[in-house]
Amino acid sequence: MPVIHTHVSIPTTKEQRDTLKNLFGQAIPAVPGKSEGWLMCMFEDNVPMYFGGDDSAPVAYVEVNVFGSNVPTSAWKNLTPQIMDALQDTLEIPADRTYIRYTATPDWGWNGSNF
Ligand SMILES: O=C(O)c1cc2cc(O)c(O)cc2[nH]1
Repeated sequence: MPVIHTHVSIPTTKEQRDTLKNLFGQAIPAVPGKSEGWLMCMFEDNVPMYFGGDDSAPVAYVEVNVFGSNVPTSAWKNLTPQIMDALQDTLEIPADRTYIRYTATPDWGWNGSNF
């Protein structure tokens, strides 16, 4: 049950969101047991965002949430360049203006109950 929640300061097109969704779907198997088949992608664009006190250039903040615990640090490290490359290539948001927060939780609801 992964969720990739992407916030960006710039507008996006459906084509760009579809491209990111596809790239994130290719990347998520970096986390053991996760696949595109369970991946939810959320996009928020045009978000007022500052980085280092500066809102004059594009910014991104991405939250990656998965059901589970003890995700190896190497899995998160594998995802970072894939997500940042996707944002750079698709939206021209530079990696040095992007943060990613990774979270794994054993408390996850779906289809009327919790896993
Ligand atoms: O993506 C996951 O973390 C995931 C999907 C999935 C489906 C399922 O039926 C389970 O019992 C666990 C589970 N985890």
